[in-house]
Amino acid sequence: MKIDHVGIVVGSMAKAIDQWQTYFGYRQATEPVLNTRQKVVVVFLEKPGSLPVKLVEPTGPDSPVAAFARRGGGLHHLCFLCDELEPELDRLKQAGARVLTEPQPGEAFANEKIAFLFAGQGLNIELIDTLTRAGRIGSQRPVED
Ligand SMILES: C[C@@H](C(=O)O)C(=O)SCCNC(=O)CCNC(=O)[C@H](O)C(C)(C)COP(=O)(O)OP(=O)(O)OC[C@H]1O[C@@H](n2cnc3c(N)ncnc32)[C@H](O)[C@@H]1OP(=O)(O)O
Repeated sequence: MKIDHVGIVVGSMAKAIDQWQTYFGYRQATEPVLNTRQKVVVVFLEKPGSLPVKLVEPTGPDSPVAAFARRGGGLHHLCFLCDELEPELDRLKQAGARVLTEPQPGEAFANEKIAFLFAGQGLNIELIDTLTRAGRIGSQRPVED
């Protein structure tokens, strides 16, 4: 597995984009994408040689990240790419990780298969199935319902 990005929950997307640009020199790599299943809007930020950052803004109070945003937001998850999601998830379960969301096609961008799990040390981990990966993050498109 390889680290793909870090997910940051934000209360205001516009403000967060501006701050990451001003403070750390990250540029906006994707337009805001609405994910109606996850009830979030997502923007990827990039900086050459640095880990990509995914800003995640809740669309309303029923979003899985709404409470997190209300508490001020911040570091929410670390995302790994893996070759095949289900076997990897089985291995992690056997090893003691607690799976939050089981993989379903179409949960993330461009029908990527993803899962979330708690991995100890307060870590919330997202896994993306490489085979379903959309490719370059700049090519991501909205999820169809
Ligand atoms: C679009 C997409 C993409 O990749 O393309 C995305 O980014 S999707 C991004 C949006 N979707 C997701 O993040 C889906 C998975 N995430 C979630 O469900 C949520 O954001 C949580 C991670 C659970 C955090 O939500 P919230 O702040 O409301 O939780 P909470 O503090 O009330 O905690 C709920 C339960 O989870 C536990 N809990 C929370 N964070 C934990 C952590 N890091 N490690 C271990 N346990 C943890 C709490 O102790 C509690 O357990 P007890 O209940 O036992 O007391």
